[in-house]
Amino acid sequence: MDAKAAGNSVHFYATMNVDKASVRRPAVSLQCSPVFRKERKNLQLLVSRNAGQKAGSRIELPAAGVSCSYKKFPGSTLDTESLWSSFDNGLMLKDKSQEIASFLDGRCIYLVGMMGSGKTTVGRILADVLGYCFRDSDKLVEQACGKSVAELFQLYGEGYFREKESEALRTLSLMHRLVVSTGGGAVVRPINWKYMRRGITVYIDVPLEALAKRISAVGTASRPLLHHESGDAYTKALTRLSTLFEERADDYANANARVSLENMAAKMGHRDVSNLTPSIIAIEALEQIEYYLKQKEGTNL
Ligand SMILES: Nc1ncnc2c1ncn2[C@@H]1O[C@H](COP(=O)(O)OP(=O)(O)O)[C@@H](O)[C@H]1O
Ligand SMILES: O=C(O)C1=C[C@@H](OP(=O)(O)O)[C@@H](O)[C@H](O)C1
Repeated sequence: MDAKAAGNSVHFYATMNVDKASVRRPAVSLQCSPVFRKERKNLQLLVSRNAGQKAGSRIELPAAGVSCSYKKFPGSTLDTESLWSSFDNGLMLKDKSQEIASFLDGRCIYLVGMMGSGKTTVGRILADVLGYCFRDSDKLVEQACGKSVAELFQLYGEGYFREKESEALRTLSLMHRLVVSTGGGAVVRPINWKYMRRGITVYIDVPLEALAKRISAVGTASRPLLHHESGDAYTKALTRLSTLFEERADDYANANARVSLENMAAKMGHRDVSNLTPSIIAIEALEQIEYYLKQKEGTNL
């Protein structure tokens, strides 16, 4: 059996021996959610099945031994179960976003959390499934000033950047239907909360060790606050992140909803958070937003 992604679907084809001739015919097609559609370019399916399939016999896909190489996650070979999980995740994202969309009523979602916590990565997925636009407050500052965040810190200092960050958040707070990835330090200024409170704030809570691992893998050039310590990249990042987190922990706790990767990993029986994909985290974010809307606002979802 082989498979081909096309349009909104993945089509599976069965090759059978009929009267000694090899016949390839469509077996089954699966509709894909928008999230999966977007990612399907990266999916290569290699489907192996025992030879000798009789013409007309029913094909049971889960038993077909589907193996996938998913280029977005280098080196990972997903088994059949994971293939279905990625379908499931796409469907769950779509379902959950549809459930809460009308109750959000166009309100913006502000993602807060430490540097590298996945605000941008998860934010893009959320915007996609909710039919919202995605905005990154750092990018807005960079566009307004014509300089990178690192240059702004270097040329004018952190205070100047924080002013510009507040201006960007004020501008964003006047808009609707946005998922906003905020800079990790946006939470320290009370005025920013005034702006973000016009929408729903979600804290992505990632263990510092995982953050240091991610950040040391991509480098600290674009994150000036992590650029000064001595030592190897991981230890430098972890030391600085720990200090910053101590200063900010209470501010992050102000968010309306919290997505704790540690709690998620524990619930799913994972030893650490490294198996939690951005899609799974986005689903949890939608769950937590729903919980907030139900509990805190008394919405009857
Ligand atoms: N769930 C995840 N698992 C592993 N790596 C992730 C995950 N989410 C994000 N990353 C990676 O971590 C880095 C920082 O993510 P990013 O979304 O830019 O964070 P932020 O916007 O909060 O600074 C990126 O290299 C990204 O690919
Ligand atoms: O934590 C912080 O103070 C900062 C986080 C950065 O954004 P990300 O959280 O997107 O990396 C950026 O705003 C700036 O480097 C300062």
